[in-house]
Amino acid sequence: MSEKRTEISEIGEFGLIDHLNEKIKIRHTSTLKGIGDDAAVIESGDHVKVVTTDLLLEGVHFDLSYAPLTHVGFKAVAVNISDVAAMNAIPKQITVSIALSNRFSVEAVDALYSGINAAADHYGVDVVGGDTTASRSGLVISVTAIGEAKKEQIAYRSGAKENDIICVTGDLGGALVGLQILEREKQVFMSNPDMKPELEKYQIVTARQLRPEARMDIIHELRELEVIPTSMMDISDGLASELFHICKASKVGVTIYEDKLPIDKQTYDTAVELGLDPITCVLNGGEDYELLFTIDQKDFLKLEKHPDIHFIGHVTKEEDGKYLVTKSGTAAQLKAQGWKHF
Ligand SMILES: Nc1ncnc2c1ncn2[C@@H]1O[C@H](COP(=O)(O)OP(=O)(O)OP(=O)(O)O)[C@@H](O)[C@H]1O
Ligand SMILES: Cc1ncc(C[n+]2csc(CCOP(=O)(O)O)c2C)c(N)n1
Ligand SMILES: [Mg+2]
Repeated sequence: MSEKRTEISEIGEFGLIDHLNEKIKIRHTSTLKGIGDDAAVIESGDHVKVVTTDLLLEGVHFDLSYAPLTHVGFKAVAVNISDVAAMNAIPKQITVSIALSNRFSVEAVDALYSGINAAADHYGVDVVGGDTTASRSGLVISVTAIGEAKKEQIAYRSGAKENDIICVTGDLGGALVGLQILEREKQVFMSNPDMKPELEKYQIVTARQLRPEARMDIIHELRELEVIPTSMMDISDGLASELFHICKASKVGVTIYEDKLPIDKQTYDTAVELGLDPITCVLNGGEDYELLFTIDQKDFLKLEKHPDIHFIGHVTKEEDGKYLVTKSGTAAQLKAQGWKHF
């Protein structure tokens, strides 16, 4: 009899994480939150520390034929800072681990680190360690970020309540559309190396893909306005998929409105040019690294006039389900069709 073999694709990335978590035991009362949020939360004196790690692999997360190494370095840091922001914490330190094949020179590693150091400067964090090894399969970068907050400031995925308002920062879909443009220009170049890529027209969307920004500005503004989100996470896999995580963790439902979804004009026009539905890009495009959060209605007036926070819907009872109200007024069931690793 052959042993049972289950393909990872049968349970998916999140199914696999849940499966692993079943056998993981928490031993310390200082571990306030383990697996299941954007970062772990650890008690540390009168504050808490948050700890998060994200891995970037050549061929999966970036393609060096169009992503400059300095941008890859910046992005590796920014995506981790984004997870610290998603806990409503302030980042303080990072560690950086790299695996390099013999294709990389000292100058190439310097280029990567110019981006890492620029991001450390930009987000005000110290690079305090890491690891360096050989790789047999291209460049691998793993960053761990550590942040701080007061215990009561931490925003978990699990705190959304019925009637809370659902907020999204910035605009969505740009990183996916930018990726499609970069891939298109790569194909054109590969079929005819004399062709120069035409990228000037697409600078906003390609920048969204190559050099994303973590929304620490919003975290500082929320503190000034004395607003603590009832729940929060960052948008790395796509808005719809992230809403499903908030619903599952908070045991709630959501209703969002198509006409409230934020999309940039260049993202919209480029999506149409590529034959993509702009709303699908907003709902399912990954890597925008904007913040998705919920607020109590009492805090609405404090944020109402903010130019970069959009109110896209409200939290409902779990049994009311997850719905998108289209421009024509019909309620369609929301589907989580974000980025899939498996
Ligand atoms: N292999 C693993 N072992 C233990 N915990 C894991 C593992 N992979 C992920 N996790 C944990 O599972 C939770 C969800 O991880 P996930 O990567 O989806 O979140 P995220 O970091 O917000 O997303 P992204 O990687 O897109 O930024 C986190 O708490 C994370 O630390
Ligand atoms: C070359 C190349 N191919 C595909 C993509 C798209 N992509 C990769 S990972 C991811 C989601 C977040 O991943 P994670 O959850 O691991 O942080 C997305 C949308 C890309 N950026 N570059
Ligand atoms: Mg996250």
